[in-house]
Amino acid sequence: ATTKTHIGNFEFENCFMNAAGVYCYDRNELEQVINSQAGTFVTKTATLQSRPGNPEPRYHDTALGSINSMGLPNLGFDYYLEYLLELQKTHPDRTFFFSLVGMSTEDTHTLLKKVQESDFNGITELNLSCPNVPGKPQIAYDLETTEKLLTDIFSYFKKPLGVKLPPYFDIVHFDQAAAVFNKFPLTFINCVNSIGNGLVVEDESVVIKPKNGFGGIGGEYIKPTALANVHAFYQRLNPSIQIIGTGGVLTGQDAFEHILCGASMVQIGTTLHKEGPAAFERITNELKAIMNKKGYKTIEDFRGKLKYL
Ligand SMILES: O=C(O)c1[nH]c(=O)[nH]c(=O)c1I
Repeated sequence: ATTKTHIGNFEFENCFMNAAGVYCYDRNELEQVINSQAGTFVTKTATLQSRPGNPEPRYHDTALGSINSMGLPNLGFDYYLEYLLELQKTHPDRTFFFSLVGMSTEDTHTLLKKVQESDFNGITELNLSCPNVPGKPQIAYDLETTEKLLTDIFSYFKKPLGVKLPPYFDIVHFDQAAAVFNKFPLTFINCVNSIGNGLVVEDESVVIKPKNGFGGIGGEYIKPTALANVHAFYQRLNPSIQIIGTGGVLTGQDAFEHILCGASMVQIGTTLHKEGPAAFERITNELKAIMNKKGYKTIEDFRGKLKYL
């Protein structure tokens, strides 16, 4: 069995990659993902200026997952663009993802115009779902603002673009969100970002400092929500818009389920944070074993073929 895949016009030897925010802060971390079994990587979400992020502790692992309120710490757009352009020379056969978002609508347009005018030839992931910048709502929970933003973006942005979405929890919201996304030539949507503003308590205390302990939840806690979002949009979107599945992937079986629900690429966050880049080889081998046992040669043999009762 092969776990290769494609997103847009790009082929990837493996359908696994990191989730933005994990193992992607700087060249050192990104190089470790490049040198792992991952098919590609996505950068930490970049903003126009570098940001220190929220006070620590701002990330905490639990037995079942993780909670974070990083606050968008990143080295700034230029740092990641420079590295991505360097990789286009040293790894011309590979395609990478650039995650970004502005701290304002104006900044978002400034960033995307810089990408459009640059020599970057990979895929851009616009983060519409950061839950941890105090005072800033998750953009994709405001569908009117999201539609206006995408309308303006596609008037000038002609390179491959996808959006990182928060989880939705209401069937009507799936309907309304899909109706918006279907209006645009999106290469993909990525479901899901962390479940925003959860609260983990240990003994008598919160476990992270920012926002009195409130933070995005990842890991085993969120797989049912992640699979539901992947499948809800798979059922509703134009087939030209592919789906990246993120959330709750610990094993090859979890990845199999994301693909069964419709995902064409699977991102790994909390598990990668806990286990390191070796997780890609383990999970890839586990998925291949499942595919071999079931007689599936490629992921297209079962992608989206979730059975109903
Ligand atoms: O706090 C963060 O930096 C963060 N944390 C998340 O869990 N998702 C996001 O999109 C972001 I931008």
